Amino acid sequence: MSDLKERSCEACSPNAPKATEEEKQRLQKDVPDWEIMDIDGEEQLHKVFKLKNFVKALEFTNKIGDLAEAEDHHPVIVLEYGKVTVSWWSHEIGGLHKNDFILAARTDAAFKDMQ
Ligand SMILES: C[C@H](O)[C@H](O)[C@H]1CNC2=NC(N)=NC(=O)C2=N1
Repeated sequence: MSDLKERSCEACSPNAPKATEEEKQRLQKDVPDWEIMDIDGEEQLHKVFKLKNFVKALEFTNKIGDLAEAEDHHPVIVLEYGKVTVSWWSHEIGGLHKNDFILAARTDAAFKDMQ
């Protein structure tokens, strides 16, 4: 399995290409726990993370915030007691770009670092 989280993100501009069906199938193999959901006609990568308590969930949320800011690519993060729900997609193109799979892989790595 390739190490998706090590690959660099491309800037997501309105002209950036959406991931093709073939690309999505291939990239999702590296982030198999992420579900592709259609929200109002736009595909998003979606995953729920369970943590020990609110403080741990907040710590994880901040780690995701740091990696989002570093890439200028931002997810929706829902923080609850012991639970963080993350959705990655590319607003500019209204769907999934390769970046979103890369950021999903980095989110998984940040979670693993906390275990
Ligand atoms: C100007 C700035 O780079 C853009 O608006 C960025 C900010 N963060 C973003 N985050 C995500 N997920 N998708 C975008 O299209 C996006 N665009």
